[in-house]
Amino acid sequence: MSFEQPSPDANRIPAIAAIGVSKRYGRHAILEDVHLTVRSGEVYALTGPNGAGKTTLIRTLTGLAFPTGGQVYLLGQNVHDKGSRARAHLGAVVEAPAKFYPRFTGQDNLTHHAHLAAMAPGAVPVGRDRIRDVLAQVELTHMAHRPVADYSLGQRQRLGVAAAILARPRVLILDEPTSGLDPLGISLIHQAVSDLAAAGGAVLLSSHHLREIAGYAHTVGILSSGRIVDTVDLRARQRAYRFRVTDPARAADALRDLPFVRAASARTPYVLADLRSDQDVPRAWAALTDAGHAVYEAGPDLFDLQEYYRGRIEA
Ligand SMILES: Nc1ncnc2c1ncn2[C@@H]1O[C@H](COP(=O)(O)OP(=O)(O)OP(=O)(O)O)[C@@H](O)[C@H]1O
Repeated sequence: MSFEQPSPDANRIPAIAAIGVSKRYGRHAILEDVHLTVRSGEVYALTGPNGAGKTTLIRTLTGLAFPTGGQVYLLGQNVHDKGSRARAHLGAVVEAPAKFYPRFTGQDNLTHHAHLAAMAPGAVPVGRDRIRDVLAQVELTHMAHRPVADYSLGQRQRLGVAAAILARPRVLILDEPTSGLDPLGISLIHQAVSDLAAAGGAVLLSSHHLREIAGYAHTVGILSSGRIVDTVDLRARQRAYRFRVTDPARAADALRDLPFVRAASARTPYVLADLRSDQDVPRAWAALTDAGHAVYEAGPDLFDLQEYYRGRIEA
């Protein structure tokens, strides 16, 4: 598969694509055959135990580290062969907290970032209004004219995210952007990330905060010992309904081909169905009854990412 060819439909090119990425330090394998894709408008959360390789993967995705094998493409450009073109639309915080000039104010640091961003090929200029807006978005307006040396660690972290989103990047990559932040800081970062994705940006971030991830990420990649052991489509999980029946496997067969059922599977004693909307629940129930199944219970299949993660990591 080549991402270098111009595509008739640019939106079909993944914003981030890792293809068979591996990384070794000496004889020690840190990443093994990692494949992942993040599309425009998607928030992809990378999680996994300490030492799983998340930071190494993020450094490789942003071009800061070179893979031993495989390739990484940002918007179709190989980040290790065509670094400046690939990173032209990238905003990132990889080393936390991001580096700033401590004696400059937060606003002056962002102005400096805006000048740097303006040098990228195809850059859209960042005006003063935008700087004011991002400072407000991370609730640092009151600190805008104070030197960064006066900022707390959490405030510096928020300024780092403000700098990363300043030029409205089409791709945003953040390594643990919420670690060490207070609850307000965490929700500000989540809102900023969600807004960028809603405007069509692609976001990949790493986090250990599973409960929060479950609230706003679309996809969760679980990295364990350098491998993506699972990719969870949270939207599909949260759309799932379950019906308690006596023969879940046969009930899944009865549902699978119906036009309003995206997917169906058995998890004894339930048949799970990914339905297009709530209104399809009675239709699915009727279809099961028509196929001879007695339905004893029906309702949303509440997905517990924390529980699921524990199962995948301990499996
Ligand atoms: N420069 C390096 N040289 C040798 N080994 C390294 C290097 N950088 C990272 N490692 C090793 O790679 C493994 C993965 O580290 P990494 O920091 O990517 O994990 P992580 O998933 O981000 O962990 P955490 O959740 O604790 O931040 C660890 O065993 C680490 O010791």
